[in-house]
Amino acid sequence: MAEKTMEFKTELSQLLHLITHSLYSHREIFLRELISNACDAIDKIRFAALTETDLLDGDSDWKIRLSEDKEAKTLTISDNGVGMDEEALVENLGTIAHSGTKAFLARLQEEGVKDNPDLIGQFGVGFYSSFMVADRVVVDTRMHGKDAVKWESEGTGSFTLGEGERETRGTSVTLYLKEDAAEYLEEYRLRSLVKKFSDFIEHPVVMKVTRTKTEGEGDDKKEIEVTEDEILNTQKAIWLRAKTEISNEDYNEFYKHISHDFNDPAEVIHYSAEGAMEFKALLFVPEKRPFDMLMGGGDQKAHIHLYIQRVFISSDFENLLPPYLRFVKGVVDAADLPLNVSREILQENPQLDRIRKNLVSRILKTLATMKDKEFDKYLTFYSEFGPILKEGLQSDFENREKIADLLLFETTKTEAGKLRPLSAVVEAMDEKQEEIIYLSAEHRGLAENSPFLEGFKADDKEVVFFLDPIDEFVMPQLHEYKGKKFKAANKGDAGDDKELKEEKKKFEGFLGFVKDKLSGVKEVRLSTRLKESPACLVGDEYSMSPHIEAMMRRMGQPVPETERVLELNPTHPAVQAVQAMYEADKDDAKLGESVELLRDLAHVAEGSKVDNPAAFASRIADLMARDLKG
Ligand SMILES: Nc1ncnc2c1ncn2[C@@H]1O[C@H](COP(=O)(O)OP(=O)(O)OP(=O)(O)O)[C@@H](O)[C@H]1O
Repeated sequence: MAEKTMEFKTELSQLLHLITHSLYSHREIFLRELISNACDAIDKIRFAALTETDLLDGDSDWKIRLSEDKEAKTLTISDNGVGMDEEALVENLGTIAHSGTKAFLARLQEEGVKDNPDLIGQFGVGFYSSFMVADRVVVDTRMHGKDAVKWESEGTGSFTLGEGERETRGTSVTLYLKEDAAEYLEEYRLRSLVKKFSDFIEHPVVMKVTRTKTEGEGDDKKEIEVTEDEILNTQKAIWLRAKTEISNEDYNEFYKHISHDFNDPAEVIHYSAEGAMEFKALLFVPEKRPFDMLMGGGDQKAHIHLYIQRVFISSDFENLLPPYLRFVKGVVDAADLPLNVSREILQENPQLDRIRKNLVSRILKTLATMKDKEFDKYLTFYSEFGPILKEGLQSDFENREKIADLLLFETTKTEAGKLRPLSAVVEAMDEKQEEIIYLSAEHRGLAENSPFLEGFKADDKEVVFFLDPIDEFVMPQLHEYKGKKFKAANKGDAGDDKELKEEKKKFEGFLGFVKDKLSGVKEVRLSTRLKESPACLVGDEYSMSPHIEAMMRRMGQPVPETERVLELNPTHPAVQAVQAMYEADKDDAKLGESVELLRDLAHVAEGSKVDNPAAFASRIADLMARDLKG
């Protein structure tokens, strides 16, 4: 094939620029990334060959080889994995940028973070980490039944493609090391890095090693140099080992290998299930959200590595965990699943269902223990993954109550920013109270000062704040928790209005007048929930809160117009004054304006926009002028 030069996708180009110019710390991770890729490539071909043996071309002596050339200053990592053809090369190493690349770059720039391994760890630059140590990288690769192809780049704006030299299936990545990266040519350095990062990798990582050996006996004894392949890793699947044999360090490195995270995990769950179904699981709860999840996007599916009797099947086996636990990473090694079937058929195997149930229950139990025993640690977990966990209320009916046990909220009884378990709110409730009262608001300040709380404050009832937009969507799915139903403070009627008998008579005509005057108001009634504010707008039991409606509109979602009930506080002097105005002269020119002002006040107090802000401002200004003059 003729050699051709192609441009990297813009974001990739920027990413590479950053990697080559700014990232110096932790650069040894390039080896982990390249060995990981080699291992994945071997797993891919091995799995495909389970159903199509021809793909192997007789080569199934799996190996990842490190070879260094001290003169040329190159380090090559090669494998006999699946390899790539031209199309795959272009797609994988040139045009497809990680979904969060743009956002990642923006954040790096914004924070002025040059040397921030945390951020990079969350993002995972994979193959491109080679450019931290090399100023030129050559990938020579060959796929079954295809010609070898070569990819070459200096990590600037472009890469070239040409004919490859590999004669057998697999990939060789050659790094032309930077002047200051010569340490990666040294045997001891490579050996210790493999030990540290890739010891548990199932396939052997080999390197040619020259040793002096003594041969012969007595006078014939002589020293000779022998160069042999040596395996650098123990290849012991960590999840099969006894817990007592595994150090935290081992767990942490294994976690980093499968997750590409830089941080240690927050929690390790390692166990064997025996009996009706046999499997071993090694799961990790990360400490931080990975970058794509951080931006609210990312893959919505859980990816657990599935092995069957130590044979790797897939790194993204979707059915092993429900999407709301997608932050959990790990490995499941099952004993009783059939090996020689396609992935699609395997996905439907009923055993998987049982494994999933078992994993979910184990994870939820681990989180519950963390919440009860290490609340501060749980708070960190919750701030990272709470919103994702909540999605389970909508999808996992069987475990709804257990998920609800894990939820934390701000309430009228917590300081701003402090969270309290929902379970504690219910436990502290008066037994006679049948409902958990909540108020959905855009932020704490609005919630705290909402007129809807006035009645509950007077009765000393705790109100739970729903400050995460998802709360309003998922919490109603619960229907009830610990036998208590949920009730919105700003929706439905506020209960008993018998005390208002007198007022009702007095205000009857006025309420009808207000209703006629205002468009978009469903009903006007006297309020039992207001104590200090003059007015509020109340939605139906199942309606959306106004700030959620506003948010959906901002996102371009269609939101039907909803009419709400205007509630007036008959004890408030402003309401009384407008009512008196009405009684005195129904045709008073100021009456209509004052009625509108009452409605606008209700809007402002709940944090919504008034329909006509200029008119509102001018009415307030008039009132001020009058009041202050007098
Ligand atoms: N040795 C290899 N053999 C075959 N394909 C490879 C090899 N190395 C990389 N690739 C291909 O290139 C893709 C991109 O690799 P890269 O390391 O950038 O990301 P990744 O491994 O998919 O993701 P991450 O490293 O963030 O988990 C891989 O998904 C794989 O398809």
